[in-house]
Amino acid sequence: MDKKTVGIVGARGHTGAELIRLIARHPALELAYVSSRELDGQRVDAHVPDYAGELRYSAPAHEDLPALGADVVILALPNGKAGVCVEAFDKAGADPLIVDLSADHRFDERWYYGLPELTRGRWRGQRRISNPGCYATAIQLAVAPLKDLLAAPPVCFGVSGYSGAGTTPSDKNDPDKLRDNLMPYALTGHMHERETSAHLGVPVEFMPHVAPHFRGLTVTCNLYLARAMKREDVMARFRHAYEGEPLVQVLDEAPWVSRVAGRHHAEIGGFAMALDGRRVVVVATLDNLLKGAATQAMQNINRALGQGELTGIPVAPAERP
Ligand SMILES: NC(=O)C1=CN([C@@H]2O[C@H](COP(=O)(O)OP(=O)(O)OC[C@H]3O[C@@H](n4cnc5c(N)ncnc54)[C@H](OP(=O)(O)O)[C@@H]3O)[C@@H](O)[C@H]2O)C=CC1
Ligand SMILES: CC(=O)N[C@@H](CCC(=O)OP(=O)(O)O)C(=O)O
Repeated sequence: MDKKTVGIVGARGHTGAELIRLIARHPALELAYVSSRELDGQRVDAHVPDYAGELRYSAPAHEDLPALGADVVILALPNGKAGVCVEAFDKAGADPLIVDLSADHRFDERWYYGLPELTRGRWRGQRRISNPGCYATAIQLAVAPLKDLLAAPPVCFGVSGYSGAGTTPSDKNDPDKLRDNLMPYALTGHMHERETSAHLGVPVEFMPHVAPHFRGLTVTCNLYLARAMKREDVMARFRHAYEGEPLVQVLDEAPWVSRVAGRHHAEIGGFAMALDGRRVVVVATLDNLLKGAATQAMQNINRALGQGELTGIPVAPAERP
């Protein structure tokens, strides 16, 4: 079988490197090009040892991307930079499968918003796929099974490793400023608050923080319920919602970031009930670079190419009940 070719635009970044690793082990995909202005001309295997091959980074201008002819184009650029690339394909009359990891198309109804465990039923063959934000993935997975029972907006406290802030230098990825620290930011109006609210269809409140570890995030979601619930009934909803979903594990205890970092699935647990049964705290963790970005993109690509959704994704068996 001929492999489909993939171009990654923005391949120097943290998510780009994870995508290179995933594609290197994928049985039906191969890299056509990986772009980076900073690494232009350098061998990919010098930066991503899991990749074995001759490919070098290149730095095509956005208007030259269509001529490179990849079947699948992954945009792993900072927010605000995807639009010109998409325009270049439109202008050239090229229609590759495009997956945008940035936030630029998450509110564009012409694009499919790909959080497979919650939205795969809405995929109508779109060849433009918007990949959800990392925190937005965790929050939606934590809230969706109780959405119809909410008495108030969920209040979600988030902590992410600093790889979530990308490679452009800022306080949020400065190891000196993060040392022994927990840094709050965007405490109202974070883009993932809007994204989560729009896609869940209920208002969500979100307060993010960044911590000194590199990868993995956790969101602790406080949910007020319209009627008293028993813990076992809350858990039954989650188990039912994610039954048969290898990339979402429902646990009894609250999950830890250290156990999910470097792995491809999300974990949801805790389910701490208030005494009156009308408030529950749900904790969701995932690796922001994997289920929060690259792994989710691979699920979306596999599905759009007619492959099994988990092809090329090493799914670890559940470790704890
Ligand atoms: N990090 C995360 O946890 C997550 C990130 N995302 C989203 O995925 C996208 C990529 O994130 P991440 O990998 O962390 O980002 P990085 O900052 O690590 O990488 C950005 C990439 O884009 C290139 N780039 C930077 N500035 C520009 C520019 N002005 N024009 C063209 N290319 C540029 C860089 O390469 P070079 O400068 O060499 O050209 C690099 O390859 C972002 O939109 C981010 O919001 C989504 C979910 C999770
Ligand atoms: C720690 C940190 O800074 N995290 C990023 C979220 C990363 C992500 O998912 O990014 P996009 O939604 O931009 O794609 C942030 O809060 O903006």
